[in-house]
Amino acid sequence: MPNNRTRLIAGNWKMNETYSEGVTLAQDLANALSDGAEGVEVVVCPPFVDLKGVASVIEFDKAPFGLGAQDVYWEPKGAYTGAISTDMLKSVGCTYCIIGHSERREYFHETDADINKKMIALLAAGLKPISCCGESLEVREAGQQVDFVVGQVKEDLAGVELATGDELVIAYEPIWAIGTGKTATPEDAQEVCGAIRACLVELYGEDIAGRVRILYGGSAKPGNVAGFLAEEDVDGALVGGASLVASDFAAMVEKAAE
Ligand SMILES: O=C(CO)COP(=O)(O)O
Repeated sequence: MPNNRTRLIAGNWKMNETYSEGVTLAQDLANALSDGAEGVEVVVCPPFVDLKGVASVIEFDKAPFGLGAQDVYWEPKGAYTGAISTDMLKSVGCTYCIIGHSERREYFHETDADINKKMIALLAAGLKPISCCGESLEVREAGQQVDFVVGQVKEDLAGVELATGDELVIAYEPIWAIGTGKTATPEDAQEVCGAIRACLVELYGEDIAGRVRILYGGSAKPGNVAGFLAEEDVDGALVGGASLVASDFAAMVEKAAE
């Protein structure tokens, strides 16, 4: 079934690239994308300290460009040492923010209740969450991936109102496929992304659910991204390792434009 969702290719740089390295990578990416990417939204999510530098060098002529952070804290300001607020992200040009990445859940003990607070704070500030979900290998081997991921999505969206659906992106990233070189098959991705969409229909109705972008993430590369994008409920990719190589990331954007 055709849909009107604009494809989105987002790069999660994770904890890579110093300020000067980040500016160089952003410049390389801008050069690599100077000829194309029409109709695809491209979002780059560098570490906090690189955000301003990246924003100062990227000018996309043909593709709408979004700058995203990799995390946020839900309180507006105050004595929260090390934390970054929504206003701070907006002040350096962010329009997107990743929340709930499995690495933050694992290494920083983030819970779905935390992610829900971040989601509410971002939406209230007019920033678009890229909200991550995904199952471990253990859950996948038990065949419980759909129930597990839909459960995460429901908790992350508890009490959240959406105006149109355009303001939310959900990234399905099976943990066992992140940075391992093991990818889910396009059918695996569709099974879970389709279930996420069905959950959104239940929560928000067809119109809003039909506008939320759902991305696949986990060892996505130029050679496999087209297979994921061909699936009905996969609207783009959240890219880790391959987003650190400008030519690879640009190649993925080009595939999404085809
Ligand atoms: O975690 C990811 C993006 O957020 C995926 O990382 P890789 O593309 O390196 O597997």
